[in-house]
Amino acid sequence: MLHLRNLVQRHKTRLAARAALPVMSEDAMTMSDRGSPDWSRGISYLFTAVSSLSLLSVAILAVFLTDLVAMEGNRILAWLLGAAGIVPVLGALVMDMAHARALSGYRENRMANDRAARAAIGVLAALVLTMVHPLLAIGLAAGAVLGWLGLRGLHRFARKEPLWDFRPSEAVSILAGRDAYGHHLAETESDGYALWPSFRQTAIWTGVVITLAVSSWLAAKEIISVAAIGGVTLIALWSITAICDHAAGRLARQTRVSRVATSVEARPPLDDLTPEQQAGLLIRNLSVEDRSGRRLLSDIHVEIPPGTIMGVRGEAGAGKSIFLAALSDPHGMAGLSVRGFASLNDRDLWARRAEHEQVPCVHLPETPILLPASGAENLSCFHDGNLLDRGKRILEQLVFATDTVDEICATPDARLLPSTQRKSLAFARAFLLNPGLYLMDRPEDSASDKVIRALTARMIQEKRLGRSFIVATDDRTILECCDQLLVLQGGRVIEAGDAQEIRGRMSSGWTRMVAARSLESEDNLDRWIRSHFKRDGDEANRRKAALIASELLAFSCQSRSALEGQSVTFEFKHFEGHCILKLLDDDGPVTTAQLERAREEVEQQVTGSRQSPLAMVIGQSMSVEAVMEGTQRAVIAKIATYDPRKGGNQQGNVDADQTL
Ligand SMILES: Nc1ncnc2c1ncn2[C@@H]1O[C@H](COP(=O)(O)OP(=O)(O)OP(=O)(O)O)[C@@H](O)[C@H]1O
Repeated sequence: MLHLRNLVQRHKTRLAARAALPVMSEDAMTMSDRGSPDWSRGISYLFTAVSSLSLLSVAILAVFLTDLVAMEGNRILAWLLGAAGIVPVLGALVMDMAHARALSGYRENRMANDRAARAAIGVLAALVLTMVHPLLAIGLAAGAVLGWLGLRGLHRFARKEPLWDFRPSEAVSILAGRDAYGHHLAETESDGYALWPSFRQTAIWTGVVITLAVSSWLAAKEIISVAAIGGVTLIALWSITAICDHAAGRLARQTRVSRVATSVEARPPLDDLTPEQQAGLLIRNLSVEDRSGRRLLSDIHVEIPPGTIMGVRGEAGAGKSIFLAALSDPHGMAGLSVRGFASLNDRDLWARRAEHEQVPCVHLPETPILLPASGAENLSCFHDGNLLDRGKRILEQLVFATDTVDEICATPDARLLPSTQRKSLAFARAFLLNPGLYLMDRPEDSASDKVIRALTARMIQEKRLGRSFIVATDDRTILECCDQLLVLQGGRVIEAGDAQEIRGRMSSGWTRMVAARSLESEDNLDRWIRSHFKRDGDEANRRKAALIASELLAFSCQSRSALEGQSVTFEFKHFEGHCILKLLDDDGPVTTAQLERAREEVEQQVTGSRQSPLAMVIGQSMSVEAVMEGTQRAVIAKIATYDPRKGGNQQGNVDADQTL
């Protein structure tokens, strides 16, 4: 036993040793996500089999006790056999303890394997009883089926008993921050049905009663010995319990498993990748959908060379956090379907294998990931020695004081540290893990200006070593060190490219949206236009600009040269009393004849008749200009707007302003 435990311990130590940084094994790091390793199953079965058979041997003892003591009156044997019976009971206890110690830290899987092995032995016991007499296993089978049916019925028709019922008076306490325990209960998912203990009890005792009745009847008919009644009943009791508990455990596990991603579909690119694409970060067609089919991310494409800092921007709900989470842990996105491909240095970011020696990316969500352990353990991922020293040095670069580093490391529960120290600890750990890609979600939240400045300095240092960053941020200091920017809206990329260029355009008041040259982009375009009119009373401005944008898109898409895969660009800027909306696509110039025809359409407008998109744009705008900008066709619409703060008949003013 000791040998076996040592063996298991050695294996765990080996996993931990392999995790020694910078060689950090992802297999070791994600073990808790995926349960215990496969080799533990055999060990579990072995321990459980010995423990179960020890307990079942008590049933044989019961036969001897009844036969030799109760029926033949051999009183001295009562004490001897009773004492001997303690041995298997203690044996089972020792086995269970050894099992728990050998697989400590893998409780969930150990218990599941234990329940499965006991249920299998229960079924085996039923077969043995059937071989003695076919009727003997009826009670056992009836109890097991009854338990299973009860469980299925509850699963289908009953609601799991909540740990906390939503009652107004208690909700007030919880939401006012005066009932932390109530809050914990309200957040904790219940794992049981209120009626299951009673159903389980009914199933077990029905099985026992049937077994008693059948075995007594068989004894009366002298098919089995009277002494066997007790033993058979004990076996039935144990077996039904084991089978019911296994079924309940399986159902509970299924519910837990459903809390991971609904599906993750990796779609490696079919085309050959260029050496540049292989060397850097490549994201292709990354899409995320929720259960209702709503797209939270749509076909995200990103290609960045090593040593790039890419900022991600977008308004609340644009999909920035989902984007980072989908890159780092698509399997952990509860209830969502993830599709696409992401590779870094030609290595699939989503694949996790034991032979992968180093984590390819580290995700730093808004709230730092901290375990209920000391600051030092959280910093060095439970390693000590050199690694902890390195971690402390990195941390010192971020917090600038050895005292603070010592304070952070010495704290017994890192989750209780002040928020800025928690954030610094998470940054330092990320740098210690030394990945090729850092995914940071709002690093500025809860981080002091000093920490942010130190963080950006470190990011620039890491960048020179070829590490890349994707940072969802609104912080100026961080944005200034970005090489590229990605702007998201409604889960789609509306702009991507050189950060300096985008920053320059944004600071001059221009915004840009790039979308597929297809009418499917209409919703996104509408959302983008609407995001520019957020003041109260801006509704008419919003509606008009959205209508013109939609007609410009239709104009671009109706061209015969509009090909699948092409993109279209919109640019927007507010001015005093008007705004400019510009369409850019890859078509040839708009001809004078085209413009004239559209103008005639506007002049001869018949109420109710449908005008062409260009005529609609002209009809709704103050003026329309069509030019070539380099190789691109540009259609520029000047749209009259009103200032909602000035009051008056704004809609009327806007309409009156319109000229051809
Ligand atoms: N697990 C989920 N299941 C279903 N929808 C989700 C889930 N997580 C996020 N969403 C939805 O996805 C959209 C994008 O959310 P996300 O958190 O990525 O936005 P964000 O751009 O990071 O916003 P913020 O800046 O406010 O954090 C939101 O509409 C959100 O409600």
